[in-house]
Amino acid sequence: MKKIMIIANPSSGKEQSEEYIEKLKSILSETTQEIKVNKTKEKGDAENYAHKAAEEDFDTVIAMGGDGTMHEVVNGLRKNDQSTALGIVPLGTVNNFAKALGIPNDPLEAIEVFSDAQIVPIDTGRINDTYFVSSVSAGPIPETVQHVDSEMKTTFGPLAYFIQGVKALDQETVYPFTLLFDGKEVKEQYSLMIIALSNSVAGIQNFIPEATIEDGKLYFLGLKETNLHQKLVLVPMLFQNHADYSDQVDMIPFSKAQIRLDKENDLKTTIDGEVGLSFPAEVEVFPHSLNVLIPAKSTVVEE
Ligand SMILES: Nc1ncnc2c1ncn2[C@@H]1O[C@H](COP(=O)(O)OP(=O)(O)OP(=O)(O)O)[C@@H](O)[C@H]1O
Repeated sequence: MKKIMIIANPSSGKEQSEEYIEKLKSILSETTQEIKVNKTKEKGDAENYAHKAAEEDFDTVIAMGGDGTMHEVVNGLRKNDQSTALGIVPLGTVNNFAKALGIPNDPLEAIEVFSDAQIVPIDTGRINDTYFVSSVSAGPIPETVQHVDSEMKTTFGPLAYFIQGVKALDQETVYPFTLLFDGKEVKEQYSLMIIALSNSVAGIQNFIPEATIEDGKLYFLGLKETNLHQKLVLVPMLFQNHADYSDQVDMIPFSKAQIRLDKENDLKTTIDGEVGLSFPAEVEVFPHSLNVLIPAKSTVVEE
């Protein structure tokens, strides 16, 4: 490793990035000629720094932050056609992307990975012009969860999302969609849709057991019209890895899709946990399009 840029979000998770940056620098200094540290101040900074790193031929970018920071860094890297590798130190609340890659959730353990890491190519997804590394979702549950603020996250951790998500369970709104999966049309009313790259969704591992982040596929999961009682049975089932998808759930692997909402509505997507665009949308997978550093001898496929 010759030139490394560290992009750190000081506001992520429990706000301990200073300590971790020093630790990371001391591990990297033995093998690296140039280490540049950039701390983000606001939305968009992480994407801009990553874009610059790719342009300026940095070999590796190490992103320190939560899923929002990872999302921005990947967008910065993917918008430039360079092969800059990505290393991850999870500092966020959920850290779904890190989990999908088998990176330790403890930042100090994640930093140790860089003394003996391997580079593997993983898939990325794109919805219209935005790349994603975990998932895209839409419906009352993701919309409600978008309102979790950073104070709630610092106080409750991942539970903050659960508390907020439960509030939306009794909403019976469904949205009529027309979807084209690799040329095959589906017309259906869904109350929740999730498009995932790996088996880990919203920090829950094994959500889609057969999915891996390097299999060249995206996975669509749509929850049809359900009342509160049905949701109380179904949602925990989904969250507890029971892949016994009932009549109320569609599960469709695909490479390319077009999604149209057949109703005037400003339903917004959630992309990697951040508020995203509304419909219509084109979604596509880019197999093996991003090099990531993961622990040596580990695989990105979790059991
Ligand atoms: N210095 C900063 N102070 C406050 N907010 C910042 C700063 N730098 C970046 N941000 C904001 O932080 C957002 C990303 O936060 P991130 O997702 O990494 O952490 P988190 O919210 O703690 O974790 P999670 O997404 O897992 O809940 C960015 O979209 C940006 O708006």
